[in-house]
Amino acid sequence: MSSPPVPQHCPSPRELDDLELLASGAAGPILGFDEPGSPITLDLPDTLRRHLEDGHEVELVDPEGMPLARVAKSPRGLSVTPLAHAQFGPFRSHYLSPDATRAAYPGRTVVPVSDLLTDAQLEQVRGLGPVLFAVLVGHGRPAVSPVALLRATLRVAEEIDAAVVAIPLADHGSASDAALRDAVLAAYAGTDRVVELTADGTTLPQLADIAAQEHPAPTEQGLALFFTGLSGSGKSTLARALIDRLLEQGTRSVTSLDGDVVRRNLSAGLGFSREDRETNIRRIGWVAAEIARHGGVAVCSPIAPYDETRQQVRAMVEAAGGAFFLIHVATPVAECERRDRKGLYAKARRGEIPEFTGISSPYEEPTDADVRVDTTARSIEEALADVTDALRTAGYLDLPRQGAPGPAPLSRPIETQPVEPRPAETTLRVLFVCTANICRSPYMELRARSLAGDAAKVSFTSAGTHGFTAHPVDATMGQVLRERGVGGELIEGFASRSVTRELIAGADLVLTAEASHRAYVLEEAPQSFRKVFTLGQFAASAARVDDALTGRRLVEAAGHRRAGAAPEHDVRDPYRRGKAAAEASADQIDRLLGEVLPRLGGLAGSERAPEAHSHG
Ligand SMILES: Nc1ncnc2c1ncn2[C@@H]1O[C@H](COP(=O)(O)OS(=O)(=O)O)[C@@H](OP(=O)(O)O)[C@H]1O
Ligand SMILES: Nc1ncnc2c1ncn2[C@@H]1O[C@H](COP(=O)(O)OP(=O)(O)O)[C@@H](O)[C@H]1O
Repeated sequence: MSSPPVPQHCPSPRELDDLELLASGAAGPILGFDEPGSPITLDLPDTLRRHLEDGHEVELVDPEGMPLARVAKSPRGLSVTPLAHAQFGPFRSHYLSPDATRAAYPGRTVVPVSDLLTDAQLEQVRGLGPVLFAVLVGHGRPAVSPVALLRATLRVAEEIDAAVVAIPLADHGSASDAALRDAVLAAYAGTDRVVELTADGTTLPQLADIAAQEHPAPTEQGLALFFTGLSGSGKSTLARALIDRLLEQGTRSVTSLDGDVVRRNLSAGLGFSREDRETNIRRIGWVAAEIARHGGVAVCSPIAPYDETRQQVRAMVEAAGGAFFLIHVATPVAECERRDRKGLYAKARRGEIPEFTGISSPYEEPTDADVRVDTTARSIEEALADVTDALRTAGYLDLPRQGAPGPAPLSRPIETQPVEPRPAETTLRVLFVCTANICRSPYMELRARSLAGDAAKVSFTSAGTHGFTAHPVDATMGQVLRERGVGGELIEGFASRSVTRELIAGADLVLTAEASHRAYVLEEAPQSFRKVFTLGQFAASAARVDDALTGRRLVEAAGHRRAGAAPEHDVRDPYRRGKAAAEASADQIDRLLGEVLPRLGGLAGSERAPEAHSHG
């Protein structure tokens, strides 16, 4: 009869360090977990505890599932039978057992190290003769990351011909830690002496680069900007606006982890039970932590209704060396319900959505938010300013307030951002973008083409963020186009398509129906931010700059003096909302084209001739 499989357990990082210490015989008299008076303990789920009490074994595995040891109940606590040694991790070859260390480096003075060495300490060490640095890299002990501490100590050791051993002695926050430290060092030193570093001084100049990497300035540290709040509170709107600012500034790499977007891919298939929501948020936290580890900015905007899960995300990001900045979008449920953008509150009230946050599922208000924003009766700009002000005060990001003058003065709009002069005869290529490329953006394209006529040195095309391939113009919109004099051959010749990076790259100006389309385009092609506007935003931006500027110079100047992408600039989606809605959108587009086309179409004449580029 085969015995039942041994249950497995993955210990915490601290416990893994303890296990390595025990397995190498480094803990002196302590041989297993949970011995009386020892700080080395093992936290196990109740089921596994009972399993051990019943006389069975439990297998301890590393985070990748590799079996490391078996534990069993013993008279002193839990005995440990090692199965394998950890084989990976930076500077692995320096992790030696006490026996191996004594054999390799006999007769050296053992000097424990747990922080970057200073000038005075180096002087002290130089007076000790041959030295073995015992680098204490266990969880919670070194002042810098274990890998940085080892890199730094090895660098100094090379200078003075010292040896280096890495010891995973963790800090347990226990009164008995000091005795454990003494026992471990005695095991490594054997009959050799142990000398503690006593001098302080300043970190050695040759370690400055490592110190700088370990303590990045707040403006370079990885950052998770985490928006939490009810559905419809304004999380996505504010997150998108903030991302725009970050992209416009261009100093940080930015990743959006929007609640809805995450649920369509990373968390596809999850529902809204407490468990699924927690899984969803922990996934977001995991990704945000990785982004922060590499110095990026992750902008997260899920509901995240549970305090405990938010704390877990905070811990993950901080463990990766990032900063966690919590923004509570505290718009009250009554206002969210009044907005009811997606009709979800109405459904929840009718009982069609069980467990709807704020109605039939809890939202735990954060008590640890870095900033709290109620968007009721406020503009997006105002609400966003609360966030950017708080970020500036906290020292993480210094984003300009909207409306601050652009970087280039009006009279010399391109001096600080030289652009390649193009031959006067090239056509200015305008790409219109909406969602499906069957309603608003085809209207813009076809109407603009018919208004501008063949002679114009502007070309117009369109595409959709979620475009169907090769669909005709929506029937209602097609009818409106015809009634406004657009030729049938233009309408019939139209075929929808999706927006691609190539299409964006090939355009001189991208004009979108709504701010969300603009955000989408910028996510695809962040470097194109100076040429992507909502149609309304471009009209407003063009109105801000010198009206002598036309064509490309207008686009450049508008890129530096952009007006905010205000919601009133958006051309709403009339799709399937009837003729009147289509006409209202068409009116709005006509009005905006009426402002924009003459300025763009001005390219057709000879006015580029006197254009004197001031760069170079
Ligand atoms: N039962 C229920 N409760 C709350 N929200 C619901 C629910 N069912 C669907 N939705 C839609 O899903 C969006 C919230 O997803 P999140 O991933 O942000 O939620 S959570 O953080 O996992 O709780 C949320 O989008 P936002 O409005 O952008 O917040 C809703 O559109
Ligand atoms: N000051 C404001 N800040 C953010 N959104 C606002 C503001 N005023 C009105 N709104 C509107 O509220 C809605 C918020 O929706 P959304 O950003 O999708 O919320 P969430 O992502 O929290 O579900 C949008 O329609 C937005 O235009």
